[in-house]
Amino acid sequence: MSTLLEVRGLTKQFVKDDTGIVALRDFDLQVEQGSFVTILGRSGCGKSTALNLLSGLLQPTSGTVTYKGGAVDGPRTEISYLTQSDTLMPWRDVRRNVEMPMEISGVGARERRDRAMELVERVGLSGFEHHYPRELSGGMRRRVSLARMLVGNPETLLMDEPFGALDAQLRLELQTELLRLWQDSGQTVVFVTHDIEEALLLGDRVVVLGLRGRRVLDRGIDLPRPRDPDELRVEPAFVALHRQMTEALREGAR
Ligand SMILES: Nc1ncnc2c1ncn2[C@@H]1O[C@H](COP(=O)(O)OP(=O)(O)OP(=O)(O)O)[C@@H](O)[C@H]1O
Repeated sequence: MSTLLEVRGLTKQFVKDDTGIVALRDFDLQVEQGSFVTILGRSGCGKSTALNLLSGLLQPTSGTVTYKGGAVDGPRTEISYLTQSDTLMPWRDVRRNVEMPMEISGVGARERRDRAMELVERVGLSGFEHHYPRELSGGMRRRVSLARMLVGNPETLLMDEPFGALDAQLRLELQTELLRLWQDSGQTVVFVTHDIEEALLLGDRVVVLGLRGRRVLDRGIDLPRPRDPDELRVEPAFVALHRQMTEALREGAR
């Protein structure tokens, strides 16, 4: 596998009321093409900042981000980013929000509609196609954003806690759906979460971040796929990994 995304010495300092806040310090990461990397860390450790930098939305104070060997100095069409904040268009209904990436890439109206409807169904929102974002719950809006991301079939997906606001059952359904869509797609995913079980269920590799993005642990997850959470929870290998991640998160807080 070849390296698709490479981050070297990434540092981001924000200035607030004349005081510098280092959100990320000297962060290194290599992401192989076609892999699913989960970044696990507690609230405030710099995960969103890292993704903002990876996506090109934010410029680093120092360090570099390269994608296929070229510098990332702004958003790129091959990289789709699902941010924590809601970026749905309030004046468009669900279907037309999901159609957006296809409109930009010039897909015809009929195909756009069919593909949008398929994705709306996959995220469990059939019957809500003509609802506007203000008529949906927070979790439903997240699912529309997810459908909009997936419909564009991006080469690389950056996802910032996409399932955090969902109830447990729905989260499980969407995690399974995401894995199903990812498997054999060749897509590369960088997925941020604070949930150990989610990180282990999804990732080929888990990177645990401590304060200011310090890399506390970076290891491959060789649990066989497909991974069934109910079976996984009682697997000795999973239990051992879970314990290691818990310890790494604790270490990262020091
Ligand atoms: N625009 C900003 N201006 C000032 N400080 C910021 C800004 N963005 C982030 N920070 C600070 O940087 C640190 C890391 O924030 P970040 O949002 O990256 O963390 P996170 O790990 O994604 O947290 P969470 O899991 O709660 O979303 C925090 O201390 C935060 O207050």
